[in-house]
Amino acid sequence: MRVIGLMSGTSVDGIDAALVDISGSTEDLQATLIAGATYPYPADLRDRILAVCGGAPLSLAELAELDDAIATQFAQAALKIQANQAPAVLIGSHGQTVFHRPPNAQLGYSLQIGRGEVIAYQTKIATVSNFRAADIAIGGQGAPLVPPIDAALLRHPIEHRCVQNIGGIGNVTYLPPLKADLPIRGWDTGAGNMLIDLAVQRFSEQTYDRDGAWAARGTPNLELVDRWLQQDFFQQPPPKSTGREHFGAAYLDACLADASGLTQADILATLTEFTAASIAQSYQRFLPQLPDRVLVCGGGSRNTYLKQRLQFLLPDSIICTTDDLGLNADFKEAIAFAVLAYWRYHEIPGNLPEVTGAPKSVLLGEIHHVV
Ligand SMILES: Nc1ncnc2c1ncn2[C@@H]1O[C@H](COP(=O)(O)OP(=O)(O)OP(=O)(O)O)[C@@H](O)[C@H]1O
Ligand SMILES: CC(=O)N[C@H]1[C@@H]2OC[C@@H](O2)[C@@H](O)[C@@H]1O[C@H](C)C(=O)O
Repeated sequence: MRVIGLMSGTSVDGIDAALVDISGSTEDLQATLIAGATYPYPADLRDRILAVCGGAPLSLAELAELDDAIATQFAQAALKIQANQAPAVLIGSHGQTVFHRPPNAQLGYSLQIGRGEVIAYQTKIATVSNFRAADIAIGGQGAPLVPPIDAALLRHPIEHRCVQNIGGIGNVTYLPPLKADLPIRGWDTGAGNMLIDLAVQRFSEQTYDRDGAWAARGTPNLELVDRWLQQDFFQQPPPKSTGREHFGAAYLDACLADASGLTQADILATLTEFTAASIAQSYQRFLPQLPDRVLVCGGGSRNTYLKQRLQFLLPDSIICTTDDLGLNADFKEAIAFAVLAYWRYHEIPGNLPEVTGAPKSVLLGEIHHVV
């Protein structure tokens, strides 16, 4: 079955679209990427999204307008990725997260906008959207949702593996060997590229630290990294999830205040070390054993310096990318939302309770048929 997966993550850099050929169900799942492309948001739309994510007030009328501006961009991305291809029968659209509050004393709340009804109408393709809501309604985190897809596609007979996404936020899937009697685990590890990107934007006209070259010229301040890692989020055992609400501009301000007196290169090296150490330390704390192999994906998989620091902190693990195993590191999340839509269509539950903390597996997403 041909399915289009659409995803825009916490970096808000644009829409990843993946046209995927999917068969099987869970353990025998096959997902082959036919085409993948990223369609950047128009600059003014990106600015509006980032303002909302940063807590700027928005009237309901403005929210409605933003919702449909995003839905239109997503619909166009779907139409472009399947131009000159055999048509897809289904779209799985994650939408754009603009607010994420993990459950605490109350239920969580997570808002992804770019409504699926509009995408279905504009593309004439049935669309599944709003994937996080059902898990959250029964008490789960609603995130991360990708671990069951990682499990279906990347589990190994004898290796302990971690699949580490490094997007704006980092998140891990731990995959015990197939025959081991151990649960799959997964959680958000903290900031991925988010603080590095924000700092680069403060210091320059650039938007990110390409290949980590700027950070590589500095020296990390390990005392600061250790101090930041004492914070509650890193102590808290999984299930856990986070977002720009926690690791956004105000968080960077606090880091910069701590780091006053350091050079810009040293600050970037320290923020990069913080990301690498938050990942490594969470494995040491929360996994039954350290992974034999870490499969990195997301934009951070292109940051050579970050990967070197991760290798330094996890000397006994092989650090590589999902590309090395034939699963595209840039489009893995978009592929995952194509699979989640396919599972919803075939009425296969999508969440892993041991990851999200939900009390049971449920169908994820709402199907919007073509009318
Ligand atoms: N060559 C590169 N060198 C360093 N960093 C890079 C490179 N290419 C991409 N990145 C980083 O990857 C980020 C985008 O990553 P990605 O698209 O995986 O994030 P996202 O999907 O929006 O986030 P999330 O997974 O949290 O939802 C960029 O903002 C940048 O920081
Ligand atoms: C609320 C939200 O959009 N969360 C994202 C974010 O980006 C990375 C991390 O935080 C992860 O938990 C999640 O996305 C991926 C796709 C997931 O659900 O697995």
